[in-house]
Amino acid sequence: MSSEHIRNEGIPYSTEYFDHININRSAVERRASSLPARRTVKKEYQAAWLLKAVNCIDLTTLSGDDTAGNVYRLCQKALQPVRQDILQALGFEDLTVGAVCVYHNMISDAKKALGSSSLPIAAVSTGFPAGKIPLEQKLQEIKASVAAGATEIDIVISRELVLNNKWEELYEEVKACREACGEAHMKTILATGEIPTLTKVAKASWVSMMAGSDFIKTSTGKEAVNATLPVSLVMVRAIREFYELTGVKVGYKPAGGIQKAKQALDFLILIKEELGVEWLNNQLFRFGASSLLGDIERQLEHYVTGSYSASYRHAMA
Ligand SMILES: O=C[C@H](O)COP(=O)(O)O
Repeated sequence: MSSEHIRNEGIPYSTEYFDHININRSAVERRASSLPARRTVKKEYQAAWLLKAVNCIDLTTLSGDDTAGNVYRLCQKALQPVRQDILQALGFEDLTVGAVCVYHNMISDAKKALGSSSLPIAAVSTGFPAGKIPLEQKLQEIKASVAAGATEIDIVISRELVLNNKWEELYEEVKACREACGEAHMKTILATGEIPTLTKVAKASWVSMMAGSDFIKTSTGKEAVNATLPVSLVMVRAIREFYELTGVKVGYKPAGGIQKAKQALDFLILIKEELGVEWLNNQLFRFGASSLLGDIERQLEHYVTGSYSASYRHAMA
């Protein structure tokens, strides 16, 4: 994220903004299921949309067996996510992903691998993925990642605060994390697969934005249910309402389980329909994905050459 991007400074805590929220799940599901069907992207625009999707990926590796070697390969892929001949055939010169996303321990390897490039490094933090560590430790972890070179911090919220309607405590927790981030942009992961109702998803979105999150993000990729369109619809509508109230644009990051180009297009259509094209850039929209790029590259190759290559040729990410 470039430094000229306007941060969300947050607003004082008040229940008046979210107390009344009551989401009708079936209406949301109906609207979400109508989106991809009604608004298919025309074939001639598909390649451009897919390139846009690539530019919005937080190319992620979050595995226990991450090594300097696979982080190096991830970073090379992040700097040149689409083969040069395919890019040129589509009339593009340079294209990178939005950022790389790694565990704290891998930040220095990512930094080395990215060299002089300004591609942002995002670090997952605050006891990712479960968040079951004391707040003080969470804040130390954030500060350590910023000191190590992460310019984006993906925090997880304490789900029990949502489950027990402890909204003010959630606000204070997220606000403290935001302060610990300093200049680093903060993405707040709600872990929506562990939040039982869409009403609570909407309220958690509001509280996270009120506390100063620069992005709200669905999932860690480790919950049983990750990014879905209905949850996204609820979260982006909260973003829209927060913008109408404050004039501040908060970003959106669906993450987890997004592996196919077609899914990526569905999310882009949702953003265009609900927030408008001004949100369709990597300052305000990211995909959290470890294995989406391969399918997008395959689809782009098909667009250019008319035939598909074997998926192992696009093995990384
Ligand atoms: O934030 C990113 C997610 O952890 C990636 O999840 P994924 O491995 O299902 O793509």
